[in-house]
Amino acid sequence: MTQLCHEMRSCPQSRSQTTTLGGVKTFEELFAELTEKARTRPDGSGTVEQLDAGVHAIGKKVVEEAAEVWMAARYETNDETAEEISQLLYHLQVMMLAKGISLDDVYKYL
Ligand SMILES: N=c1c2ncn([C@@H]3O[C@H](COP(=O)(O)OP(=O)(O)OP(=O)(O)O)[C@@H](O)[C@H]3O)c2ncn1[C@@H]1O[C@H](COP(=O)(O)O)[C@@H](O)[C@H]1O
Repeated sequence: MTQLCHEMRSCPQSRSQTTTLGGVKTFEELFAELTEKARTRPDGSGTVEQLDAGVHAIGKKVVEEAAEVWMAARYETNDETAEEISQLLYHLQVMMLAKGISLDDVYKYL
């Protein structure tokens, strides 16, 4: 659904609602979950820990995960590469939260 909406551009679900792909978490659902973690700050949340570490530390994780995507794409399987991409997307979302950047702030440039 997200991909389809993305291609259609006009689908409202891709901007303001969460979608479920057969039980698989979508980009929008993860962002909503992380936003809630940042608001409620539950014990044991790695996201809260990273937000507390700050933009510099989060930036290092973004670069690290990007490099892992590159290496996985070069030397590992597509499934391993997809996992690394998921981790990069997670850390990009943490950076967005740290900076107060919304999904729409990013989507307007896509
Ligand atoms: N999708 C993710 C996710 N992807 C990556 N990561 C983090 O990024 C790290 C990436 O793994 P690596 O093996 O590359 O890193 P590592 O060097 O072993 O890990 P570090 O020692 O650097 O943390 C993981 O260990 C996680 O800490 C994630 N952490 C959380 N989520 C999801 O975010 C949501 C909120 O999580 P919490 O805030 O922890 O509750 C949950 O739905 C989680 O599934």
